[in-house]
Amino acid sequence: MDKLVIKKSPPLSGSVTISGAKNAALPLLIASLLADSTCSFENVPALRDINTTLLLLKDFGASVNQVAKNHVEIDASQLNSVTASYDLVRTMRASILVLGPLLAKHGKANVSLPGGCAIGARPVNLHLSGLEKMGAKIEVEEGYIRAEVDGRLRGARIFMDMVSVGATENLMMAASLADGETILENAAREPEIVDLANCLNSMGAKIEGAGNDSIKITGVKHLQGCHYSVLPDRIETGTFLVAAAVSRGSVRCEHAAPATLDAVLSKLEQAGASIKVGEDWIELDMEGRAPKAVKLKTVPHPGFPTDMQAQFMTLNSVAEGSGVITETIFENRFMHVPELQRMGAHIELEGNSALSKGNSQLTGAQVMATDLRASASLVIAGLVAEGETTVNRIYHLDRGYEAIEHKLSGLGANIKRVSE
Ligand SMILES: CC(=O)N[C@H]1[C@@H](OP(=O)(O)OP(=O)(O)OC[C@H]2O[C@@H](n3ccc(=O)[nH]c3=O)[C@H](O)[C@@H]2O)O[C@H](CO)[C@@H](O)[C@@H]1O
Ligand SMILES: C=C(OP(=O)(O)O)C(=O)O
Repeated sequence: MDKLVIKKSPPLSGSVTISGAKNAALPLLIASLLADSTCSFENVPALRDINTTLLLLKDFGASVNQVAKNHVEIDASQLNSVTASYDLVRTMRASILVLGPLLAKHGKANVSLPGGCAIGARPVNLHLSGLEKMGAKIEVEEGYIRAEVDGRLRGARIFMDMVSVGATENLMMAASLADGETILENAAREPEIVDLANCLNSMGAKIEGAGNDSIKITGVKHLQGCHYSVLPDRIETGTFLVAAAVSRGSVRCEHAAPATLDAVLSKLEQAGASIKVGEDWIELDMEGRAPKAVKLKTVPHPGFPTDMQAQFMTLNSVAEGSGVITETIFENRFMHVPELQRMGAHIELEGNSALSKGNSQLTGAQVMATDLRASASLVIAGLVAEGETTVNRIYHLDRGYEAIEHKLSGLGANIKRVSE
């Protein structure tokens, strides 16, 4: 398995091009299941999760044409299977998003239950109860969700008692081809939801209010193909900005979407960064200063994203002063803390809060992470740790960061991939 070897590096400097967002691209590719003709997507990041999604679509019988590295065409108008097998689903939780589209278009779906994962239990009850409210009959047997509907799904008023990105996306896609009107209450407001709604509307859907907590979807009988460019990745952007801040450097992110990063940019300013933004770029400059520790709490958008929590844990570890990070979205998302402690970070865990004493001098070590953003936090730590850090099992990083070692090398980092 590949690993990344990182040596203490100079302050990051230069510019980096941001890829399309993993969390936008996954539901967009899956939305092609709803269309009667070819969907063409550009700015699709070259990631392991994207490959898994394309395999899943091919497994259903869709035809997939990789036009260029970041451009893919999908024709899912004719399928020969509606079963998403455990082998594919187990490596990517977003696979659950095929449930709504398959049920809405083909009246039937069998999707393996995604199972537990490193950051928490991640149940799918909201996806299932929402679809049941729309008329689906759902049973869970032998590890599979078996769902079917007599005729078409029916529009419904659905209140979700937790804010869920995935459930909002699944139900929005299902409702697009349902009979009548669906109202999703307490919907997630993430930019990726808005991107999905824009794409579905370009396919002929009637969705209003995406980006607010109440979304109205008027079902239509057919959706056609589309030509759509994926939103830039706000989490990848934030990761490079934090890496720059931790290294006391100066970095410009190109092809970014600054409006999706308000909460992250605000925390970086509190950490002492000087930030400038344009329409599609962000510049961060530490002017040689060490970052200051921040206090933050993860909450649904537009608040501070849980997917940036681990990276800020590294920032707080090396920053001046003490800081506190509270995780409220996932019950087990501090897996990076013991690894950072092994590198010399002074962090204490108290329930769902992590208190950092700051000013830690990190030293290189062999580390390993069991989730994507945890791995990113260790890569950032490796940039400023004395000596050499080896981040093992980078399978997770490859799920969510396109060519991370090349992008970081371009900013002056001393990092290389070693294949075994
Ligand atoms: C592919 C993708 O877009 N992944 C993102 C998505 O994951 P995902 O869509 O899986 O996350 P959710 O927003 O659904 O999860 C939020 C919380 O709701 C809970 N929950 C969710 C569904 C459900 O049926 N029941 C339930 O209790 C979860 O366990 C979690 O505690 O949003 C998360 C929260 O911003 C991000 O960290 C992930 O990067
Ligand atoms: C948790 C994440 O992704 P996923 O929902 O795909 O596991 C993430 O992107 O940080």
